[in-house]
Parts: sequence; C-alpha cells; structure tokens
Amino acid sequence: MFRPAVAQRNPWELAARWCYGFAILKTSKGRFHIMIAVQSELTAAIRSIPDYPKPGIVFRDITTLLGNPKTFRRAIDELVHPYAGTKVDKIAGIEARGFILGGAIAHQLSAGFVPIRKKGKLPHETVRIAYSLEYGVDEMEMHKDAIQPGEKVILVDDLIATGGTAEGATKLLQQMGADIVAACFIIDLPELGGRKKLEALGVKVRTLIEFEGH
Ligand SMILES: O=P(O)(O)OC[C@H]1O[C@H](OP(=O)(O)OP(=O)(O)O)[C@H](O)[C@@H]1O
Ligand SMILES: Nc1ncnc2[nH]cnc12
Repeated sequence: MFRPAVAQRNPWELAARWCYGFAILKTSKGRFHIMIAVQSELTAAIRSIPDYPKPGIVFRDITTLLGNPKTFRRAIDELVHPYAGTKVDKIAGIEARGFILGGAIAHQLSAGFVPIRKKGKLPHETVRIAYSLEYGVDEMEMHKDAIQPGEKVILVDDLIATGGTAEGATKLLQQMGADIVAACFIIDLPELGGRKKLEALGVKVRTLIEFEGH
C-alpha cells in the first residue's frame, strides 16, 4: 500500500531520524577538521630536497616523518582506519619505503606481509615485471606462492608519482589472482598522473597528502 513518506510517520521516529542525520553531519565535519590538521602535521614532517637524485626532482624524504614517533603513528593510523575491522589477508609493500609502512599496517590489521622487491633479492621462485618510474626503469618481483588467488590485499608505498612502480606491483598482484582492496600511499604527486594509472586498472587509490610538481 502507498504511504506518504513523512506525514504518516510517528513524530518521535522523525525526531530520532533527524538527530541521527545531525550526528552523522557533526561526525563527518569533525573528521574533516581532524584530517586537515593531520595533513598539515604530515606535510610539515616531510623534508623536501631539491635536485635529488636528479636536477629538477624535489625529493620528498619521509625519514623525518618516520623518525618522529607522533607523525609515524599518525600516518599509520590514517592509512589503517578505513580498513579497521574489515578482512584483509595481506599487505603488499613495495621496496624499500613501502616495507616500513606496510609492516606497521600489517601488524595493525593482523594481516600477513608480502615484500615486492627489486629483482634478484628474493630467494625462492618469483614472478617478475619491468616497470618505469620517475627517474629510470627497473624490474620488480614477488614470490610465486606469496598470494593465493582471491586473497584480499592492500598495496602500500610511501609515494605515488608517475605510478609506474605501483602499476607494476598491481599487475604482479593481479597476475597472482589477488583481490586488491586498495593501494595506499602517504604522498601523491598528482601532476605526474600515477593515481589515474592505478584507477585504470580498477584499483582504488588512497593518499593522505599532495605536493605540487615533481
Ligand atoms: O610512481 P613512481 O614514479 O613509480 O615513483 C614512486 C616510487 O619511487 C620511490 O621509490 P624508489 O624507486 O626511489 O625506490 P627506493 O624506495 O628503493 O628508494 C617511491 O618510494 C616509490 O616506490
Ligand atoms: N619526488 C620524489 N620524492 C621521493 N620519492 C620519489 N619517487 C618518485 N618521485 C619521488
């Protein structure tokens, strides 16, 4: 039977719904403010080094963020919170800085950790892929038995620039049949278009802060 949406509802139910909506609004607004504060804190904790490793590149050095217990914890908490309480089987970390973040995230989510390494470093049977990055080309690999088909995996690295590295890692994981929940980074260099590369492969991208330029 047709029921007008509002008129026949109990006024107490309407009031309860209104309060609930207000609470959500308040909470998300609160979270928005917290996020801006966290973003400034994380941005300030990163050291920028011009012309490293090549002229024209501003190297975004996260060692300063990692060395500060408060900002290291904040970054990990922010990367973890959307997945807290959800089932994640493995965190795949990209060598080298993705290992530091990925290990901490895996611990928080009670997930396993899978290293994606530069070629020639892993001792057992591997799958390998060539990839290009902002300042060169290389090859990366992972152990063939590191991921079982259908496992839920989060890919982690410190920074996405051209997206060549993360794209290579995504392709390796997809080859192994991983169900990639998301790819997470502290830093995005949006002008270099990495996010779009991953999204074109059907991967959700989550980043905490952005820097202009290279
Ligand atoms: O989006 P892209 O253009 O591919 O660049 C991003 C990659 O570059 C950096 O690693 P780097 O290659 O410098 O290796 P490292 O962590 O071993 O120093 C960074 O940690 C990412 O892995
Ligand atoms: N500008 C940059 N800073 C740090 N790591 C990077 N990897 C690619 N580009 C980078």
